[in-house]
Amino acid sequence: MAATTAAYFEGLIGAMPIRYAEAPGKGKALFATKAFAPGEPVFSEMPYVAMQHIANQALVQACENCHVIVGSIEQQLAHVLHVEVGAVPPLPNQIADKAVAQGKCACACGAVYCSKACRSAAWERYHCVLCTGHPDTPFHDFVQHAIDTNEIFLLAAQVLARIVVAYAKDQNLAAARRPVDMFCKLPWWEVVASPEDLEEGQTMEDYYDIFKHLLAQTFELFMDGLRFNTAHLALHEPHPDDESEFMASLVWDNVVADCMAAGVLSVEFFATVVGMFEMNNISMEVRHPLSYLAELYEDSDDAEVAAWLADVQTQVRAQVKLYTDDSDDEEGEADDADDADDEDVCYPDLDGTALFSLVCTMNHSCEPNVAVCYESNGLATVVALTPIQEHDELQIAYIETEQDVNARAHDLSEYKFVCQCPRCVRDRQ
Ligand SMILES: C[S@@+](CC[C@H](N)C(=O)[O-])C[C@H]1O[C@@H](n2cnc3c(N)ncnc32)[C@H](O)[C@@H]1O
Repeated sequence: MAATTAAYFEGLIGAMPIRYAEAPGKGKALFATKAFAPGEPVFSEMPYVAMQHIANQALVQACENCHVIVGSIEQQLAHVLHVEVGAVPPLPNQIADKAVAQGKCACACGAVYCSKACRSAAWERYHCVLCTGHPDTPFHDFVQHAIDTNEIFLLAAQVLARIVVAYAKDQNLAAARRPVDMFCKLPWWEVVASPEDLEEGQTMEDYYDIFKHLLAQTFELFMDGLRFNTAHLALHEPHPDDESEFMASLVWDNVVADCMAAGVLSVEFFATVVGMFEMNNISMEVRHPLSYLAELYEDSDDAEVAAWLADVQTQVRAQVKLYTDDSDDEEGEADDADDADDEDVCYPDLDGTALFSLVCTMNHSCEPNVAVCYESNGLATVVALTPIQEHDELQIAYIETEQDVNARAHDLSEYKFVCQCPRCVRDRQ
């Protein structure tokens, strides 16, 4: 197993200036193979799976495959303001060429992409079995159920779909599930449930049962959708790209049965995939093009541009407030303290969650030497925060580090380890 893991990481790392090894007491880890100065990029990676948070979709329209924010500035503005494109404040001619514009196309189900290439890439990795384009597919019920209960189920579905499609293509299930096996450890309930959440008289087993019941329901809906969609795929429909060779290369016969027999399509596996996200996923943020544009013209002397920006900013800020008020309310008193900051929050970033094979292999330190930055195409770049020497372990911060040692330990408890970084050791003395 250790040799398979090392070979898997070697394959992923290729020529990047990092190496994989076990770190004592921490499990898998990444190390630098050369020195880096602060600010220097160390490596970059696209996510294994990623999704934009459902609530954020009302404000930002992004490519489902690469997470670039799609459309022209006017289309992006129309999306955030919830109006027709013709109703947005017309972009002054003098800044039109500086406004980043991406293409936009859609699948029959309504999923949006920046290009036909991205639409095909998503279709060929997982979307072909998850698509809700067919009006009768039970996946409609699965999606609604996930939205109503836990949107992470949508990401877990993406993982299972990726494994099923990869197996349908290559008939190699061990290779298809390996990226996930590298992370899967505990079922969802063992990751999220903690004794302090128990009600009086409730046992841990009773509490686990609540999660188990929800997950069994979720998995049943997922399987209904999967059986329906793969049956329709076997008949070669529906399909967004007629010219794609992809369908012809798929062998669907027995794929679902094989995956069930191997335990990949099982409620237990689904539970460890959801547990995996709780412990390993990382938030994904992509800056809005309107925000870049506003920064570019911040100190402009052009009165027309200044008036356009002021108008747009007022309207966008009102929408952002409207769509984020519900979640703010839940935070109660913290709300007031955040109000001053709200004044600066204007253009909504793309906000999502992702799993990266390399980025998510890095361990935590409360004195991290690297941080993750997102480019406008969803690519994550790991950047040095401090001077890094050859052989140093690359460590990110999983939590907000501007808190005292007890608060940090509390936030880290969900990752099931006690931090022994030099700062925690110092602070505990
Ligand atoms: C995102 S994974 C990182 C990869 C992990 N080492 C592995 O083997 O899969 C997070 C897990 O790594 C371990 N971990 C991360 N940082 C650690 C640290 N500073 N000390 C001990 N264990 C750590 C914990 O088990 C944690 O739940």
